[in-house]
Amino acid sequence: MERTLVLVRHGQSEWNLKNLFTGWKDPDLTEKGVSEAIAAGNKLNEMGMKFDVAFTSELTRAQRTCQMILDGVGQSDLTTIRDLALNERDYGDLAGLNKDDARKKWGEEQVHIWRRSYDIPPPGGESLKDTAARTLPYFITDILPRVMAGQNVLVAAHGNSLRSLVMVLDRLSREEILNVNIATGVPTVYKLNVDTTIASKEIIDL
Ligand SMILES: O=C(O)[C@H](O)COP(=O)(O)O
Repeated sequence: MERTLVLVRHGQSEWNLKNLFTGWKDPDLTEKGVSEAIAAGNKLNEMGMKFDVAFTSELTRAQRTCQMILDGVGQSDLTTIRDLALNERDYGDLAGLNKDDARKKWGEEQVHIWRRSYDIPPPGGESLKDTAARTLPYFITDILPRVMAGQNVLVAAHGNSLRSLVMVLDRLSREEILNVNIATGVPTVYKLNVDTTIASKEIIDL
């Protein structure tokens, strides 16, 4: 039995382009972001991928990416479940600030810690640990059982909500997760073993 889980971060958003912290803010995709989502769908289609269900967040950029991928694989009407649990990490007071301006104000290292550390939250926002506290229970109760039952599952979400899942799927330490960045619009295809360990992981070259 194949247990296939495809994770994809939304395509480039308007605020990714402007280099702004986004979090729970809701900018749309740029043209490039749309192209990335279409390319991801086309590539998955070439691979013969068909999904049984799709999950996405409550944010437009992930929802549109999800829909464009489903369009690409010829499954525009597939059941798609939206949940806040998959939203991006809440960037708190940093939301809307330019990332380079933040580095000038607080220093490169502090900003990197806020962006990539496991348990240090940005001011007023969520750490990766806080993010995992909502993504993981949802993953375990709603997403993983479908994968383990042999369904092909698509999850279109966000850089940090996906990092929190990748940390657990890849059994990464809190030091190892510091260096994990998830590119926009690039699907990762996991095949899981019966004990939920990874049989294979492929980051799809677009
Ligand atoms: O919310 C954001 O700003 C981005 O989607 C992810 O940002 P990061 O790479 O700074 O964590």
